[in-house]
Amino acid sequence: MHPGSPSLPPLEAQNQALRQQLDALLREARSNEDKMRRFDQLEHRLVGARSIVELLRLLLIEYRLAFGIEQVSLTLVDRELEVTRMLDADLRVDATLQGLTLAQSPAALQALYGTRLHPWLGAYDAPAHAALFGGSSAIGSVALLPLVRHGVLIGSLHFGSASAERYDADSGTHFLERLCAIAAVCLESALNQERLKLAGLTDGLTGVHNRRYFEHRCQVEIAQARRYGHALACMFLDIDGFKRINDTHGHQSGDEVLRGVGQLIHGQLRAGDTIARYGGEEFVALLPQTSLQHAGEIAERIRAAIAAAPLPSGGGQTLRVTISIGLAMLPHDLAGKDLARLAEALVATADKALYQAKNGGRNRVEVAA
Ligand SMILES: Nc1nc2c(ncn2[C@@H]2O[C@H](COP(=O)(O)OP(=O)(O)OP(=O)(O)O)[C@@H](O)[C@H]2O)c(=O)[nH]1
Repeated sequence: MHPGSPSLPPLEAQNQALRQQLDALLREARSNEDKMRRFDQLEHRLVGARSIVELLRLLLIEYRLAFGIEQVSLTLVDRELEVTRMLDADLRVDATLQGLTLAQSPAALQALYGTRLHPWLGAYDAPAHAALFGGSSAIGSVALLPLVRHGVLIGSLHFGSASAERYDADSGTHFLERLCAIAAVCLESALNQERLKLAGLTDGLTGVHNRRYFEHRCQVEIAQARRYGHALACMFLDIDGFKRINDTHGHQSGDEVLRGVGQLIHGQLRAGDTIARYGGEEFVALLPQTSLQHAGEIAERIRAAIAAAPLPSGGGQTLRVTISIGLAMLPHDLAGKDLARLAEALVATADKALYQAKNGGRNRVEVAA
C-alpha cells in the first residue's frame, strides 16, 4: 500500500467478502431452485387431482407442509349453495377440510382486494384478517391470493406466517400469481367434474336425486351412523291415488304434480338429508342424526305440507294430492353386517311401514314396528 492512498482492505479480506457474497447468492439460487421444484411438484399434483376433495386437501394441507406456512385457509364463493351440497358429507366427517369456508356472497373477499384482483402481501392486521384464519392470533404476515376466473372472484387462498417478515409488500409475487391462476383453473374444472357426476345422479323430471345416488348415499350414511353411533331415519313416501291423477288430468299434469311433490319434500328437509325419487310416484329420504321422535315429526310435517299445498298441474291449474309415508330407523345392532344388505333392509322396512300407511287409509305416517 502506498503512503497517502485511500486505505483499501487487504486483497485477502476483499476476496473473502466477495466469496461470502457469492455464497449467499448461490444459497439463494439453490433455495429458489428448491422452492421452484416444490412448487412444480405441487402444481403437477393440483392439475392431476381426481376430485374436488383431493384438490382442497392439496391446497389446504400440502402447501402448508411443503413451505412451512403456519396457517392456510381457503374461501370459495358459493352463491347457490351448490358446493355446500356437493361437499356436505365430506365437510361433516373430514377434519382436513377445516380451513375451508363457503361464502354465499363474495362481498367480504371483494373488500380484501378492492378492484385490483391481485395477490396482497403484508403485515397481519387482526380486524381485517382474523376471520380468514379462524381468529388465530399467532400470525405475523399474510399472503392473500385471489382466485379469479373470467374476471370473476371465485375464491381466495390465504397463507398466514408466524414471521412478520415473510410476506411483505415488496416481495416478488411471481410464484404466488402463478399459484392463483393454476388453483383457480383446477378448482373450476374439479367443480365442473363434480357437476357432471351429479347430473348422472339426478332425476331428470323432479330435480331431486335418483335411485342410483340414493343407493350409494344410503350405504355412506349407514357407515357413518355405525362409526359414530348416530341415529339414521329412512322414509318411504308415495303419492296417494296417483294413477287416478294421470287418468283424470293426463300424464303431463301427473308429471307436474310429481315435480311439485319432490320440491315440497326437499323444502322440508335439512341440507344434510337426502331426498331421491325411487321410481314412479315413490320418493325416499334419509335423515342422518335424527331420532325416531324427530323423524316422526318431520314426516308428519311433510304429509301436512303436501295435503295443504295446491300443486301446479300445468296450464295455470292446481291440484291437491296426499301422500303416505313409511318411517324406519336403522337398527342398533350393526356389527359385522354388510352395508349393501343393511341398506336394502332399511328401505324394505320403511316400504313395509308405507304399506301399512296405505292399508290404514292413506294420507298418514306409519312407523315400522
Ligand atoms: N305422470 C307420471 N306418472 C307416472 C310416472 N311414473 C309412474 N307413474 C304412474 O304412477 C301410477 C302409480 O299407480 P299405482 O302404483 O297404482 O298407485 P296409486 O294410484 O298412486 O295408488 P296408491 O299408491 O295405492 O295410493 C301409475 O299409473 C304410473 O303410470 C311418471 O314419471 N309420470
